[in-house]
Amino acid sequence: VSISDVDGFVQLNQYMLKDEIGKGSYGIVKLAYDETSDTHYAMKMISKKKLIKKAGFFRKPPKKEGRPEIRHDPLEKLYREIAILKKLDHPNIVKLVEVLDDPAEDNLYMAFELVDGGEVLSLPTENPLSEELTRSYFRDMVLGVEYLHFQKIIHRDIKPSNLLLTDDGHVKIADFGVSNTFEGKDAWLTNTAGTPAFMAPESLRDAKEKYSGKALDVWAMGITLYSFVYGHCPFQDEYVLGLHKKILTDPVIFPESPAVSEDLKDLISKMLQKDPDQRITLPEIKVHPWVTE
Ligand SMILES: COc1ccc(C(=O)/C=C\Nc2cc(OC)c(C(=O)O)cc2Cl)cc1
Repeated sequence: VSISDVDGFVQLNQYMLKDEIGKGSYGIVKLAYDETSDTHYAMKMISKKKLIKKAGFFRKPPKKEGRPEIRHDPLEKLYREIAILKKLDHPNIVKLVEVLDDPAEDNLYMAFELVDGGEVLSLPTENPLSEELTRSYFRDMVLGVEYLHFQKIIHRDIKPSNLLLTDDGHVKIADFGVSNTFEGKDAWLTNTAGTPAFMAPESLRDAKEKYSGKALDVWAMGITLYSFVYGHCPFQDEYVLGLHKKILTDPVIFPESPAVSEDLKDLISKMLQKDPDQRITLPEIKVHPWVTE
C-alpha cells in the first residue's frame, strides 16, 4: 500500500481519499476516487490497533459457569468478516471490491461499491417514511436477509443506519462487523451482539439456553420496519437495563398517528413476538398480505 499526501488529499494506491461520509464504532468511511476508472468508492478505514485495544481493555471478565465467553482475537474477527463479504454477491448486499491491508500499516482499508444515497433513514425523525416507500425498502431487506440466511450468515445488526440507499431507490444491507456464520439449518447462539434497541428478548434473558440466529434478524427487521413508519424505535430507554426490561416485557404500542394500515400493524406484531418459536419466519413474511399487497 503506497500512501502519499497530494495537496491535502491522501492517495492510497489508485484511490484518492476525500470527505468522510460515514462513522461508527468500526472506524470511518471516506469517499474515495479512483482516477484510473473514474469511479467513486466508499472506503471503510479500520485501525487494527484500535480493534485490539477495544477487545483488550473492555472485554468483560469471564462469566460465571455456564456461558463461557468465547475469546476471539479481534483481528481474526475482522478477517472473518472480510472472508464473509468476499463471497457475497447480491443486489441488496453492499459489494466489497478490494481490501488494502499492509501488515506494516495500522489501518486496513475496505473499498466498497459506492451506494450514493447513504443511510436510508436516521433515527429519530419527525419525517418517517410512507407505507409505500416502507414496503419497497422492506421487500429489498427481506431479499437481502433471505440471501444471507441462505449463505448461512446471521447479520445480527439489521437497523436503518446499516441500510444504504441506491440512486434508483433500492436498499443494500451493510456492516457485517458482528455477523455470525453457521453450519446446518440455523445458528444456535448464546452471546448478545448488535445494537441494544434492536436486540431480541431471547438474547437478553440470562438463561443458558441457545436461541435461533435467524429469528434474531427477523426481530431486528421488525424493529426497523416499525421505525420506518413511526420515526422511532418501539422500545426506548435512556438506561440500557431499562431498555432490556421493556424489550422483555412491554407490548408494542402503535401510536394513533401517523395512521398505519391494519395489515402492517399485524406484520409488525408477528415480527415482534417475544417468543422466538411463535415469531413469524422469513418465508411466512414473504407471503404476508402487507408485503404482497
Ligand atoms: C451521502 O452519501 C453517502 C454515501 C455512502 C455512504 C456510506 O457508504 C456509508 C457507510 N458505508 C459502509 C459501512 C459499512 O460498515 C459500517 C460497510 C460494511 O462493512 O459492510 C460497508 C459500507 Cl459501503 C454514506 C453517505
